Amino acid sequence: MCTSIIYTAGDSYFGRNLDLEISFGQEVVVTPRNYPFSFRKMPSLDHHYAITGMALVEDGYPLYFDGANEEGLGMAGLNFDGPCRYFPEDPAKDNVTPFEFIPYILGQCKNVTEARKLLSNLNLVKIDFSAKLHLSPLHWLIADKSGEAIVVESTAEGLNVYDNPVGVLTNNPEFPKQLLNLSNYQSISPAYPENTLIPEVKLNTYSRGFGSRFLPGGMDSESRFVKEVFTKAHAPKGKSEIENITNYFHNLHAVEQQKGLDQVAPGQFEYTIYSDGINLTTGTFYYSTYGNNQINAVKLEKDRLDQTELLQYPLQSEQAINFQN
Ligand SMILES: C[C@H](CCC(=O)NCCS(=O)(=O)O)[C@H]1CC[C@H]2[C@@H]3CC[C@@H]4C[C@H](O)CC[C@]4(C)[C@H]3C[C@H](O)[C@]12C
Repeated sequence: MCTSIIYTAGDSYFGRNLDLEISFGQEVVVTPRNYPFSFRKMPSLDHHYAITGMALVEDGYPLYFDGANEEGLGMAGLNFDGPCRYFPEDPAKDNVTPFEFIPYILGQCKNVTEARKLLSNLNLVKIDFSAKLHLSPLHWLIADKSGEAIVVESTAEGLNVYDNPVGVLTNNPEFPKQLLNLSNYQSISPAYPENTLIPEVKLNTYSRGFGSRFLPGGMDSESRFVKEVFTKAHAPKGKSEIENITNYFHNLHAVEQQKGLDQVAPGQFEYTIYSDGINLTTGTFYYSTYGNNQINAVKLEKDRLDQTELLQYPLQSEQAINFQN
């Protein structure tokens, strides 16, 4: 399971928690403008927007899990096992494989409006990356620095593009059902509730935080969706980038999966392997890992964006403690 968000406070910050039981060997990867992106069924892109994100580099190709381009458009792929369907090649459409989808959109679009145009004739074609690396069932959050967000889901109906007014995506069920489920929690509030149960009787209060008493807290995707929507909707907006990236990570950590709580097989547990967030205006990419709570950052080096070689930054996953004595 995973959670992806866009949080706007001055600038917009975009990224995700990646929750899984195994690590793929991902790292921070900057794809500069002249790295040639070849596609299985589409003409290659020899010159494109630079992309920064978390990726697994396989045979020299960056398989992006999530990232954003230099214009401030972000995109993240999250597990969508069940409803997800990919299709055979359709000669009337733009056939892009799911593993090429992030480079295809981020390489060419400045914002959500431009992404919608490319999505209007898109077919997510079922072609594996290699005999070893098969496609995985995903859906995507796409958002830009204005704060606008959409969700893309390829199901038996075809390609669906939904407006995302809450700026949050988790996993199953389909996005419209996640939005509908929010209505069950409309009365959740940061404020103390009014006693409408039996107004003439004074009820004794024994705790703060009663407005969120019925907020879901499970590891499942519906619970994380509701909890994250509530957390982010009431998140303060700070004045500086440091204050806001701190707020951002507190938002994501509200739905972090601690080791030991989400069993996927006997003795095997899914947990939040990393959390990342990119400032969509400055391009600075921040992340922390399960084992290293410190926030690490990779700045966008504008003078290195015209090269052809990938820039790779291995994850700093050793715990960094600031000893005071
Ligand atoms: C597993 C992850 C989602 C986390 C998640 O939701 N885990 C819950 C599992 S569960 O729902 O609880 O069972 C997703 C998110 C992004 C994905 C990569 C995207 C690029 C590339 C695409 C290719 O086509 C296949 C290989 C590839 C490297 C992908 C591997 C894997 O699929 C990644 C890491």
